[in-house]
Amino acid sequence: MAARLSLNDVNLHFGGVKVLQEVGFEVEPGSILGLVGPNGAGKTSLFNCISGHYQPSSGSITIDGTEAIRRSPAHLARLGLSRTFQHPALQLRATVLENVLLGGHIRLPGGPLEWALGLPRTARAEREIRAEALAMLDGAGLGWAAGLPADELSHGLHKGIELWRALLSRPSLLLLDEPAAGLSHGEVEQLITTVKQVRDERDITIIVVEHHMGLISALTDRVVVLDHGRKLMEGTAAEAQSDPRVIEAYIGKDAADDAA
Ligand SMILES: Nc1ncnc2c1ncn2[C@@H]1O[C@H](COP(=O)(O)OP(=O)(O)OP(=O)(O)O)[C@@H](O)[C@H]1O
Repeated sequence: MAARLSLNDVNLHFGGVKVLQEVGFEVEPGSILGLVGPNGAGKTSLFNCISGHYQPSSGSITIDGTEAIRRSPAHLARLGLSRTFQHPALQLRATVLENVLLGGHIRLPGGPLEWALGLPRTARAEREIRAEALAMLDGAGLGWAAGLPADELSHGLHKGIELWRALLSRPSLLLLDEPAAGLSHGEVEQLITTVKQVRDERDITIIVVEHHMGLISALTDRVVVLDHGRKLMEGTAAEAQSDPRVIEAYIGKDAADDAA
């Protein structure tokens, strides 16, 4: 079931540096939220707080009412959270299929001892997950690449492999960190189609950090704009793009005044 995410007064400090200040918003189950803002605004840091890679200094982040702060990324994955990274985090010497299969590990029944013993129910689950991964790759037109080492593929395909890996865990909450970075125009169009299809076919809530405003406009129901670690505004992508505070944050006050 798609997750509800709630953030309240999230603060993140590194020494004296206030990276996030009193950030709060809600993400409705089944919606796509865009997290945007200029470089250094705190978008990836906020993702890292939600996914358990950073521990906020204070505040609350709940997934379906369960407090996510001070839980490990592995624990949050079991709560249904999955993410991709700005720079794809792949095992480059492993095959494309092996990389995608890493996402399915969370679905294996039992624990390390059962996995090592290869009990029938573990073997059965592994077969099912493998078949699903291959079907995903085939469906994405990547079946031909399943047995190739990941480092033989392009950057665009690495982004795709990360997405399929994240989806193989069957998440209820998916965080996409700059999925369009470094992609060609055609690849961005394909990505938009894929994410729309994922949202239509799966019961999933998606948050996407992205500088590509075309992608944000095409995909998101709402956006939250961050600037200097604070929430600047929240609304639709069209409202954000015409908001004078957002224009000023992106191009500076003097330029915004000149443009007015
Ligand atoms: N581990 C850390 N230690 C100290 N400062 C950090 C750390 N992580 C992030 N920051 C600082 O937090 C601020 C926000 O960085 P962050 O990467 O979250 O911004 P962003 O909005 O994702 O930027 P971009 O769009 O360029 O990726 C930056 O000033 C960055 O230097």
